[in-house]
Amino acid sequence: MTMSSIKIECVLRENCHCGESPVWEEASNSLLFVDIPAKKVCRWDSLSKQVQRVTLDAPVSSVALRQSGDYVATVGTKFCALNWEDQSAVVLATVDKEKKNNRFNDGKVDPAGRYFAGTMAEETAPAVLERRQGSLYSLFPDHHVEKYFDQVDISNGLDWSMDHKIFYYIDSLSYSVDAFDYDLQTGKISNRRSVYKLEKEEQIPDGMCIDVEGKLWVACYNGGRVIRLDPETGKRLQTVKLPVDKTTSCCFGGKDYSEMYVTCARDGLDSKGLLQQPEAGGIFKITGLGVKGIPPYPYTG
Ligand SMILES: O=C(O)[C@H](O)[C@@H](O)[C@H](O)[C@H](O)CO
Ligand SMILES: [Zn+2]
Repeated sequence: MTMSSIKIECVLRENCHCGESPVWEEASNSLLFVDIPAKKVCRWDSLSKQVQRVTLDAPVSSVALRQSGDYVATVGTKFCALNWEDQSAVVLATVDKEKKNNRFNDGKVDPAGRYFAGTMAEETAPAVLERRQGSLYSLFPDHHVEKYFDQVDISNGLDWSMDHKIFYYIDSLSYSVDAFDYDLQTGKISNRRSVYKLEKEEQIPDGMCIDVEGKLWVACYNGGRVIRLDPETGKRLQTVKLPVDKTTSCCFGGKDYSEMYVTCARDGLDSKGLLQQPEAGGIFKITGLGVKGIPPYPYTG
């Protein structure tokens, strides 16, 4: 008989305004993540517990590994290459040029090395924004950009099925986790459908990752939890609550990708909330889930 003994620990009190886009970098035993409004990319070394930070000149909403070394990131409305050593960002492509109030939000690399990321109007308060201003894009390895669809409210979590035939996607204000058929060869998506509708107490779906069993883990903003979903049956399999309300995203990492890392936000909490949740904006590690994740795919351009 196996006993589940889930442990949740704040491993870094970073006080992120809005922590997002956790990515495990196996080569450095580190967790990368961003603080969007602080315009920061952080790299936390899980062995030394030290953090390195790079500050950019616009909100940075996602970061990803790059096959040739270093990283790529979405900064403002630009896909950028990030040089960690000299802290510079080189623009690879710009989107939404006519939408001055837009910025990128969540992004992730597909199994073929394309960098997917969507946009949204800038928020005046968490989840308060001009609606339907966002679009979903991907940056191909040759640096050209393809647009998939527009009319997005808050482009958020994304991942691909283990067989690479399905693309999962969250537009937060739809309160739905959606699936598309995915053509890995061309990067094209089709046949959108909902695989899970959030329940009221689960609040707003935000970042997402898949585990080796093909189940989806969704961070619930304002819900203080991550939920595990079976996209085939549409059922929730598990709820893991955290001691902070504004959980934003999750990824697997650590030894054999057996640990889960969760980001969260401080922004949107009042002074009482901040007193009750002193670890808000920190990085959480969940162990004992009994399921592993998969390594992040690097951008191949
Ligand atoms: O983290 C993100 O994805 C957005 O940039 C955030 O602003 C929140 O998610 C949003 O406010 C709630 O949906
Ligand atoms: Zn998000």
